[in-house]
Amino acid sequence: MRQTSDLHVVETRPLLAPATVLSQLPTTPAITALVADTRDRIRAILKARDHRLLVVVGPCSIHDVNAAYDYGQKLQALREELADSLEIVMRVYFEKPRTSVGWKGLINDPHLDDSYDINTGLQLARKLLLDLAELGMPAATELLDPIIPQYIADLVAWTAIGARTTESQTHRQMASGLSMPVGFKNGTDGHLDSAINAMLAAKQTHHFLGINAQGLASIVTTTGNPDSHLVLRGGKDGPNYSSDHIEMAATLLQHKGLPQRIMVDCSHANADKDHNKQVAVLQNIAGQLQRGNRHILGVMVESHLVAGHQAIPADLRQLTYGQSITDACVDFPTTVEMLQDLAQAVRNQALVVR
Ligand SMILES: O=C[C@H](O)[C@H](O)COP(=O)(O)O
Ligand SMILES: C=C(OP(=O)(O)O)C(=O)O
Repeated sequence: MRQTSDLHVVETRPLLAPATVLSQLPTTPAITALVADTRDRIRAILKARDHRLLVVVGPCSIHDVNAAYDYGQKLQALREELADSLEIVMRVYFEKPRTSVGWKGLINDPHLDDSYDINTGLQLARKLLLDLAELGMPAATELLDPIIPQYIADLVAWTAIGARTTESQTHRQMASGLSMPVGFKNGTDGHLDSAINAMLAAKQTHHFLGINAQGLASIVTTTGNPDSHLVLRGGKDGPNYSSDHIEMAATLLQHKGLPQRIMVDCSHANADKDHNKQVAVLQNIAGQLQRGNRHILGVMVESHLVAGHQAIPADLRQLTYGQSITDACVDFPTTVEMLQDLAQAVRNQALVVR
């Protein structure tokens, strides 16, 4: 008999059950309160009941949990300093969607050596989220593999569905069951329809396949997630953060009966993948806020301890500490200046719209 299945499967290895990882690395009442309260504050910003701006800022991806923790400590000080104007949440991205191929993030390959020790990746990710939360630093992430929320989502305050997966039914279904606000990026082609359709789909109840806390394949039924919004990240034809782009996006949202509240990603195609251009994008957004724009709910910035990015070296000892191994980032001193200026713009906006 000819073989017709598993022709391209080399091996399947057991995955730890979510309940096992959660019991190894339990949350605490203080951490749960931080996550729940931050989600509430983000919802208030989404609904424009809080005049402040949501800021999702941090490394493009986490590859070194020590450097991420160092970054988190610095960011926590800035979060406290600017809390009157900004709700700062750290980008803690463990999963990377690739344009073609490349390292797919800490959960997939935590040792950066093609050993794909995913069980350790899940534990490291959860441990970092707990450590950051203990500092008082809430986390934002992108969710890519629909099984992974079971392991970390209880510690996440805000989630992105990325440009490459916003059109995917699987990700819209997953978003419909997530407990936190979700930002849908526009597609890499720059079109907004996939993100707007995703918001409409994620609001609805869905029935789909997933795993339960014991790791058993399950049929999941969701209520729908009422807290989603659009994230403008530019596209193949260039940036989409200008006031005209934002006005156009707000009109499209209004036609679909969706809240006209939008986040601007200062990186990716809005910065032509040049980390330095994020500064100009943020200045432009600050200008729009000071002119009274009420559609902008938040911004995203890719930032790390050290500017730029590096390729993964064959000898991992050659890695530069605190520098991205995926997209290039602005360094921390630049981040401080950028966010202090932004906070001032939010204060000025409050005077204009009062
Ligand atoms: O933010 C990360 C990247 O832009 C995204 O994962 C795509 O990366 P790639 O084009 O280098 O694969
Ligand atoms: C992959 C990302 O962005 P996008 O989906 O916009 O490319 C990201 O923010 O890491």
